[in-house]
Amino acid sequence: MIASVTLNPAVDYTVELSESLAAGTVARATDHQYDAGGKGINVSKYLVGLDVETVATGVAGGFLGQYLLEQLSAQGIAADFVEIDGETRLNTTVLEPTEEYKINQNGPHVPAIAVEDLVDRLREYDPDRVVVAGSLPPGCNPETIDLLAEAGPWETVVDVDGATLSALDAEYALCKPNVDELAAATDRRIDGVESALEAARELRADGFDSVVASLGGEGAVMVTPEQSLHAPAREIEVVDTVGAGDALLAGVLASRSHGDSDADALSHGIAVASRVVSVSGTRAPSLAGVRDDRESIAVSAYCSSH
Ligand SMILES: O=P(O)(O)OC[C@@]1(O)O[C@H](CO)[C@@H](O)[C@@H]1O
Repeated sequence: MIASVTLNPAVDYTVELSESLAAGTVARATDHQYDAGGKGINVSKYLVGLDVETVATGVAGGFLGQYLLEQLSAQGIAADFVEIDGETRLNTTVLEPTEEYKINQNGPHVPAIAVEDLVDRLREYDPDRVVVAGSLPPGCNPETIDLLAEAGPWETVVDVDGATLSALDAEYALCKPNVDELAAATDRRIDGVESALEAARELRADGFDSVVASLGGEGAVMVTPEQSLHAPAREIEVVDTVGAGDALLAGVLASRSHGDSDADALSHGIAVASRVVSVSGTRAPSLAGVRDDRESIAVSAYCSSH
């Protein structure tokens, strides 16, 4: 089973406008929705759709924390969150006809005692893998993630920002930076697949057994001890990109837990991400038949000197 950890969850508020925002005028929304979000929670939501046993854990508080837990329960997503005094954040996505804006709050302070409680709960689930994903709220730091990684016999996967990635000291099974996080973690300029692969190889040497990096419109790369792979993005109509990286990660992890090859895991990740970007917000789309979508994704293998 895969346990996700979201130290800084959010209610994702997605609002759609039929015209671009203009200063001094009132924008009228044509649609809106609220989703239980935060990167680890999203990974668990998508894993459920992929029939992988998972529990979403983390810390939550206040009326938004309560709403988030109710949403997860209504969607049949197993969740176990430590309650804190602070208020879980509201993150906003504004979808204009041609642009997408994202505003994320910092989140509430998380006391050390809440992290200790979380570790105890994680141990009770005895997961094979723990996925720690999303930003660090006030009160947490990279050592918090190292602590979670070293608290049990599980493999740990991380999806955190570039500076946090560079500061981690424990051993990790996999990390999933986006292109900016990969550039920040390696201090390299990334302008295409080959430079992304080079950077991912460098990051591997820093304590990450595998690196999966999302490259937006250029798809994703995966570097493992055995190989370096690239899969292109699918050509589909994108509604919004929020949750795409979480979906890529969920797809890769689900495929790996079924014993698939690295190439199949990468194309599965791309296929799941394509489904997620074709719906608004971070709700889980139908993932029925998503394994078949892999057929149209040609994965290329690169040799390390390439
Ligand atoms: O502020 P963070 O923790 O980096 O990211 C949080 C977030 O933007 O990530 C998810 C999409 O990946 C959303 O559900 C959520 O609002």
